[in-house]
Amino acid sequence: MTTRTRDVLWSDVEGIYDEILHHPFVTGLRDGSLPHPVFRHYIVQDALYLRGYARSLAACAARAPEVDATVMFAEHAAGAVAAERELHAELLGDLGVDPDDLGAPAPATQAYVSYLAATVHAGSYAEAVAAVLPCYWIYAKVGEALLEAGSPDPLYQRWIDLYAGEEFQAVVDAVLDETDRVGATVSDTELARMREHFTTTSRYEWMFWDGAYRQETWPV
Ligand SMILES: Cc1ncc(CO)c(N)n1
Repeated sequence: MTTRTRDVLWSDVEGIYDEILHHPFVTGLRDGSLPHPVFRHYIVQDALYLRGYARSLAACAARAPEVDATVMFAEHAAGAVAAERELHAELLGDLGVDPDDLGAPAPATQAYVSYLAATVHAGSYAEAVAAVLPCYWIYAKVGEALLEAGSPDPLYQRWIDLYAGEEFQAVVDAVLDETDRVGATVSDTELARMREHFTTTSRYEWMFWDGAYRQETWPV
């Protein structure tokens, strides 16, 4: 039996995923103990993140060798902007933030978005896919894990429903299929690069939650 690329990639980040599930930001979403100002910081940063993420997905679309993958990533790029506009505008309103005045990206946001942009433009298409995959896959997994228990806070439950929803899970499945397809064509060297990018952006997923939890701003 041939090993799927998704399984190779995931085996590298099981420890990181475990740290994410046990991070106080994520456990706080689940038990409702997460303070609203912390969630507000996160949603503002995520709105800023989604703009950069959309640009990286559009680059994946442009670089895909098969037109089906171009369509898929282009739709996801548009979807990321739509998510930012609709859901975030809604949640931001409830949290008392003006969506037209989000301020500047915090360190983790800037670092994550910059790494994605650098990789999708300077790496191969396979590397680009591996770099963007944790954004999809980790959110789908976290959404699923949180859905089991649910949150007592309706605001957090809305967030959980978005990422645990069937629509988002179907999007993630399509990207996992593309990952396996492209992963089956790469050399050992390129697979090693895919694994590095996948691990790095999985770390950025942890750092994004951690930065939000600490409401991190630029030290100088
Ligand atoms: C930081 C981050 N990663 C992934 C997603 C899911 O698209 C998101 N909204 N934010």
